[in-house]
Amino acid sequence: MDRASAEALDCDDPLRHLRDRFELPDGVIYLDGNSLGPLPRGVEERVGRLVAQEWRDDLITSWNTHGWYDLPATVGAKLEPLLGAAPGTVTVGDSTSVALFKLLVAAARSRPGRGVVVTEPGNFPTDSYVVDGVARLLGLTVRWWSAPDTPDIHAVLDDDVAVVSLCHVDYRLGRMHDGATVTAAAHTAGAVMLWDLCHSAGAVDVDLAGWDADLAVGCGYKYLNGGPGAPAFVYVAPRLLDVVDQPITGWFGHAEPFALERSYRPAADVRRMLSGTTPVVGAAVLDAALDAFDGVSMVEVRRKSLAMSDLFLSLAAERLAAYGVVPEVPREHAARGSQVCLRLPGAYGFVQALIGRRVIGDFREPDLARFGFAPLYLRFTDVYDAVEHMEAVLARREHERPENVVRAAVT
Ligand SMILES: Cc1ncc(COP(=O)(O)O)c(C=O)c1O
Ligand SMILES: Nc1c(O)cccc1C(=O)C[C@H](N)C(=O)O
Repeated sequence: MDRASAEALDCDDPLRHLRDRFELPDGVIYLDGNSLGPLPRGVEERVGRLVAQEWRDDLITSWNTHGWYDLPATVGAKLEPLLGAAPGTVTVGDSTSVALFKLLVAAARSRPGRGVVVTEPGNFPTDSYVVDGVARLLGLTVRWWSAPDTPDIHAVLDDDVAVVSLCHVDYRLGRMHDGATVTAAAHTAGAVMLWDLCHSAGAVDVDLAGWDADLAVGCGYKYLNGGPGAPAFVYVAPRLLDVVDQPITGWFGHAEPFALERSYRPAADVRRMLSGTTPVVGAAVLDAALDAFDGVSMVEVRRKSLAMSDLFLSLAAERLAAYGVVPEVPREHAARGSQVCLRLPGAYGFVQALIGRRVIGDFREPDLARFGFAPLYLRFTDVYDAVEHMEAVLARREHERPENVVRAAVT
């Protein structure tokens, strides 16, 4: 594979025009959009308008006149097609961790008499921490299921399982669950299925309605490009919208917040998942950012994502394997998300040396260099050039230089 072949793939890429929807710094190859997406065009103008007109000039009237009150629904409606979700099933607010807490409690409450939550040890840690916290709060037991060790989830399901809570794509290994099969297994056992879509939303053609999923959460700031600390999204299946019973019963989830009633009455729709005041700045940024997905087919996005990780894997085999680099991701498309980790000694220094060359990925403990492939703005030539830099770093042992092995607080 030479660079001309990567150029040919770019020429044939039906999504190549989407790169212009982003403000990418010159000379940077950004392979970390699976952690923090880059700045979409239009966001800066939207923030300027929000601050200078809506907040400064129009003050509190903006809740009505500039749609602040409706932002969770406005943003939810933009997310629904990306998630294969029916209209009126998605809202935004809170962080993913808090949203996860609310959904886990709601799920457990809907299965009284059942005492087990099934989850995975390979979760992003916050998912495991929140499951542990909810289990402690409600007196549940956590049953750990490791898909690599026990591929068939039926082995850990029985009629004591209230909730199955899983990350659709593993944040390190890039392994992806089959959403429909796992959801069906949970349902056969009578359990609620809760998906964390942080590493899927915006990169994988998620199909929540087709899977028959019950509940889902996900980050706004990864492949959705909603900016640092963007609000999380929450999905509730249509059949659960008027029964889901979440624990943080704040006024924004009330049927009529401005009736200011003494007692809580949940909204009849997905708004009941809200708790406190919408984080308007973050939600407005996410709203503007999602315009980058306007008219974009998630099937095309998924096709390009897999083509990019295929290209990366074949270049890594050709040019990096000799240095002891082992890619960590399933080779089968159906089990692969939109990222690839490389396992190698000195992975931290490797990532730092690459950042020094303006190729940005991230390091994940204990020995993984992680690279995300975001189809909206990455080119096949970026993948090719990134591997060329990787080979140069290894050949020159840049990853072992003292300046590259000093750990920063955020990796
Ligand atoms: C799978 C997963 N869940 C949750 C989070 C983060 O949650 P929060 O938005 O609460 O920081 C991340 C990454 O930060 C993640 O990878
Ligand atoms: N949420 C993050 C943050 O606030 C700072 C730095 C990184 C992150 C991340 O998103 C980590 C990410 N969930 C991961 O998959 O590793």
